[in-house]
Amino acid sequence: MPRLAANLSMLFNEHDFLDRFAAARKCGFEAVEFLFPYAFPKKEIAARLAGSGLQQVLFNVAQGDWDKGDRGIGAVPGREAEFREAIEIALDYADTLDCPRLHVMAGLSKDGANVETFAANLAWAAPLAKQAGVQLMLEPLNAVDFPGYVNASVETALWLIAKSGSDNVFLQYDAYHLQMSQGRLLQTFRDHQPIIRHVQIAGVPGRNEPDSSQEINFPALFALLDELGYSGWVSGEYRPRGKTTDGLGWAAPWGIKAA
Ligand SMILES: O=C(O)[C@@H](O)C(=O)CO
Ligand SMILES: [Mg+2]
Repeated sequence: MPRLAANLSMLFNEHDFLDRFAAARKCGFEAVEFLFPYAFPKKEIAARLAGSGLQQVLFNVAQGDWDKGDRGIGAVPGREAEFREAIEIALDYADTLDCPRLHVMAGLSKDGANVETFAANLAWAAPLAKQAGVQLMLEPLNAVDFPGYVNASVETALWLIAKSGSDNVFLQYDAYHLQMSQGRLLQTFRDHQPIIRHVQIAGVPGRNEPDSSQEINFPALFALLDELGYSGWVSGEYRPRGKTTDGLGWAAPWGIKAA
């Protein structure tokens, strides 16, 4: 049975960000993730988590300036100081939010982003995160939505994990991105399960609800997670077609309901 989390950057966006925590809990979620918390005081977010009885399971290290086209800075040469500062801020938020995982984004090749720079930055960040009890996550993102993104394949993520020289860098398995870029979802999970520490789901195409109207066989994926004893979180990271609560039917078997 998957342990379901809600991505609050995408779900419950009928509400202001800080009100999404209570909305998710009301529907039965016990855990949440989001992309970036930095526009909000960490203590305010911690209060919303505690007030709702929710666990924070993942968020992202700051990615640079989205409006100027940044999609992470971990692999961008010349921005190492900014990267280190972003890691320190993220670890500070993670401490307050009691969050055990941080996704580190790479950046785009048009900005010179490259795997060697990313590996060196990860080698610096991973021991620091480990000391703080936080795992660093690498998520391959598909080239349709993120053209030029440097960490675009499982093979690249595996190379980075090895090159980081640390046992504190893991794979974030986003079924949506993997289906968009390569397919072979079940075999990929089977092959790399020991280093997969977080799963995200959405339908393909459209990145909407992970239900039976789209092309991924989620029942088979969930069955595999059970078979292999995956004990991490599975987060709904999708764009609801309409109201979030109207599209929660896919999660009903696990106690999530419209409320
Ligand atoms: O899949 C995604 O888009 C996210 O998990 C992410 O961190 C990058 O936007
Ligand atoms: Mg994702």
